[in-house]
Amino acid sequence: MSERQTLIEVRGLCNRFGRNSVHENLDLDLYRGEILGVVGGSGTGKSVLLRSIVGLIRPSEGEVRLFGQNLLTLPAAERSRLEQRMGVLFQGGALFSSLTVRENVALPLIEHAGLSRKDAEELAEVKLALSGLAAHAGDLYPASLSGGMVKRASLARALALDPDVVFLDEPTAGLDPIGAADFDQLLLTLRNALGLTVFMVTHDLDSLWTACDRIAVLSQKRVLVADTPERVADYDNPWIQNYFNGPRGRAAYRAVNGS
Ligand SMILES: Nc1ncnc2c1ncn2[C@@H]1O[C@H](COP(=O)(O)OP(=O)(O)OP(=O)(O)O)[C@@H](O)[C@H]1O
Repeated sequence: MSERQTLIEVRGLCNRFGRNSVHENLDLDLYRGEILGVVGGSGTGKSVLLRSIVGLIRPSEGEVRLFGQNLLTLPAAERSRLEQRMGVLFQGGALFSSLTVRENVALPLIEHAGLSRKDAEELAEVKLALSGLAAHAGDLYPASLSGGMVKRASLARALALDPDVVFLDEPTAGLDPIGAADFDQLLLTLRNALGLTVFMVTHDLDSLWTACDRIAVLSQKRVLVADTPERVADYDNPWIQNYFNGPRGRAAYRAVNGS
């Protein structure tokens, strides 16, 4: 791990909404090729952290450097180039309901890569297959997809522009255990085959043990610890001990690692 390359550096991040201080002096690194799980109690600011990193929230203080650059200080054209190196899967998918799945995935290719509609839709088919969707799914509208299909279609859209890093906000929430396990395997395949880097907000203990190289725990407005799953599970903190070594945490550990 000594050769690891930092893709994203978060330093001294503060996010405040009125009197509500969500992050104070938060530091975090994301390394190339890793799957990082971000966990924490409800309302600890996991989604706000994700949104700060991808530039959707301007931090009250501190800095986020993506590939060595601060998105918020770049001229528009450079900012857009940098944004294209990131794909985002939002909670709920955020697909356009009036477009088919294929059109949803093709849209960034037309808008940002300048492809013709025909080429974009052909490439969209490749991304849909990569995300594990059956060929006919491209013709469907989001309203007729199952929860698992929505996640896969959203992942296909996040992968449309061949990003270096994808941000996933609770990708397995609402999936049945088999669907969630399939999604974890898909992430591992994409990381291993394409060298994708993954930042994943999750509450899913199985995903944490199966897919994540490191886990960052948000608590007390900062990253309390960011380390391998085993080291985090051993960390001396009541919330962490309750989360990882409570009945659900132990069951998830045993399911993945054996007892
Ligand atoms: N745009 C906003 N304006 C004001 N407050 C906000 C805004 N976005 C988030 N917050 C507040 O920031 C805090 C953290 O929210 P966030 O959604 O990041 O939590 P979370 O850790 O992702 O929670 P959960 O696990 O429940 O999804 C909450 O108190 C929320 O109300």
